[in-house]
Amino acid sequence: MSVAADCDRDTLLIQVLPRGPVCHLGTTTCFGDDSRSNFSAISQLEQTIEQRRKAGADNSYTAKLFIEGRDRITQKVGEEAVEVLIASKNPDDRQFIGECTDLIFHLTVLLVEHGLSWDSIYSELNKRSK
Ligand SMILES: N=c1c2ncn([C@@H]3O[C@H](COP(=O)(O)OP(=O)(O)OP(=O)(O)O)[C@@H](O)[C@H]3O)c2ncn1[C@@H]1O[C@H](COP(=O)(O)O)[C@@H](O)[C@H]1O
Repeated sequence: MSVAADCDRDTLLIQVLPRGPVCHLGTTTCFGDDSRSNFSAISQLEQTIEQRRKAGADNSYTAKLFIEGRDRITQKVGEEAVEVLIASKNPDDRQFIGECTDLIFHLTVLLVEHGLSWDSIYSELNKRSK
């Protein structure tokens, strides 16, 4: 997502959003901590959603959404957005977080349906960053 040179220009710092494991041992870091970063959780979800789209598995909610088509996915994003709005009116953080997560899941399905990914969103956010 960014490349920067150090003061004497002999080292590059390259910051990226990994798609899956980055260590040759299959872990998400080379430093012993196998917990996923927040970004890689979304990246992992995106990959699973893409796999479900291709597989068209019968028992997958995601695959069913793709079969039902873009209008249905768009409708679900709208419904989930309204559920976020309603949950935001209540003091229950767990409910609110659950509805936000549902919205992000369906939004990710819609991005994939458009042939896009969160990379486009990250780029746009970076462009807007002040
Ligand atoms: N993160 C999610 C996720 N978040 C929410 N949902 C589903 O989104 C739906 C939310 O819709 P509603 O609240 O409107 O409830 P509903 O009545 O079941 O929905 P409708 O009948 O109205 O469509 C529920 O069925 C949830 O299970 C999700 N379904 C799947 N995932 C992930 O997607 C990946 C693929 O999952 P499968 O498609 O199940 O294989 C896996 O990594 C899952 O963890």
